[in-house]
Amino acid sequence: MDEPKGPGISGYSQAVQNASRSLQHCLERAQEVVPQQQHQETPVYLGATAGMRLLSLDNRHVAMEVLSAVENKLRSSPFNFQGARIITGQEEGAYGWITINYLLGSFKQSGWLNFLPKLTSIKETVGALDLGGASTQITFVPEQEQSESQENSLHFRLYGKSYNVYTHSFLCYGKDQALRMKLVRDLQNAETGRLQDPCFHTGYERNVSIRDLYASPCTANYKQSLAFPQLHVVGSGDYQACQTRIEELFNKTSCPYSKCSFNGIFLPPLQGHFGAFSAFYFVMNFLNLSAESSPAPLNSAISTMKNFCSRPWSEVKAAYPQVKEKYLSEYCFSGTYIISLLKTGYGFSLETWQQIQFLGKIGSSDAGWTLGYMLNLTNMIPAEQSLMRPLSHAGYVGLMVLSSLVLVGALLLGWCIFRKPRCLRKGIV
Ligand SMILES: O=P(O)(O)OP(=O)(O)OP(=O)(O)OC[C@H]1O[C@@H](n2cnc3c(O)ncnc32)[C@H](O)[C@@H]1O
Repeated sequence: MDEPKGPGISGYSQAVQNASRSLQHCLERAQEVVPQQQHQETPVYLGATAGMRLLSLDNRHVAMEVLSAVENKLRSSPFNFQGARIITGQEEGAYGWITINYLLGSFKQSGWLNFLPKLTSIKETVGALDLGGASTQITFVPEQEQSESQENSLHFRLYGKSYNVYTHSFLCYGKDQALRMKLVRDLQNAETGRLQDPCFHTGYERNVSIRDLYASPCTANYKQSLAFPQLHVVGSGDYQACQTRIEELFNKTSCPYSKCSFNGIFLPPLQGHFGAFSAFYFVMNFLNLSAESSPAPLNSAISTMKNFCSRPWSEVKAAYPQVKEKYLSEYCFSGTYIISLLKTGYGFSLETWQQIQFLGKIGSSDAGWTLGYMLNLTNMIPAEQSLMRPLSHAGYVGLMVLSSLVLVGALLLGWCIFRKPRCLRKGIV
């Protein structure tokens, strides 16, 4: 892994080169998948998320440099490039919600049911929980239509139905930045460069550059001058202690609204089912806690985590030789973080936890914000529901039979009128 070199411009040129290389790889893959004759007419949009929002906060100039390098690359591709931009946290939340509800068919069905109000089994939309490396989003339709906080409120009109949606994006609460914030807090009480960390397995050790740790807007406020350039992290594998440290990241002391999640952010009462994707899924799937038919109850998720965190690193490493070491070493932290975020951060209870479904794909499509972004930019979701719905097969057959009967009746009538005037006299009409 490249050693990050801090916020200096030269330090970021490596990041620009890396971004450029991964983009090249994506483009090559897209050229294989999309038939050549459709390359020119295939629109390409690029949306950058929280990693770039953070970079932009830290150094706007460098963030723009990265974007323009990416733009140049896309412009020279055979596709119809439509533009690259950094999307806001609110957009990221909204597009994730649109994606999963589009794929689950929630919009169309509720729109259609508007015309059949007597049907009681109206399918509601599903809330979206997205966990990235740098930010996390929660988006759902609350029971109360009127929101206490306008900045968390979005209005959509899709397929003829209006939706008042709550959304919030917590910058710095993606799993990678959350780990940094935890380490920096732990460091505040450290007297030496050695830190015992319950969120890593016993026997696991890692060196973290102090400069890198503070080189993020998420940790910059905690910056202090330390006598050591490196932090030597030593795992002690203890779920309970890890959870206690993680929970310090959620400030629940003040709330200017009737209800908050954490850090004074408004959160209406949780409502309905939720789909949890991206890192929520990657981590819970690894831990076997994401079974789609019956997701593990909160209590068993906690016991799984207790057991997993307490396993020695040597054993974990031997059991999963195919898993990237960076991910494997952090599953104890990440799983504990997910439970704390959902339980302490958002207030999911033993009961409401059961309403969460961890989703990697819906059908063959990835659950995530990207499809929603594309659907929006290509105007593929109409605001109004077409009143003329295509007929079902049974409706079509019925209509054909009816028109045939009308036709036969009309012919009979014509025959009576013009050829057999007696019919009329006998009152056949
Ligand atoms: O910028 P933000 O909005 O935060 O989102 P992201 O681009 O980092 O979000 P992704 O959905 O790409 O990835 C989410 C995180 O999950 C990590 N990740 C990807 N695959 C994983 C796996 O198999 N196991 C564990 N973590 C994984 C990845 O490194 C990120 O930190």
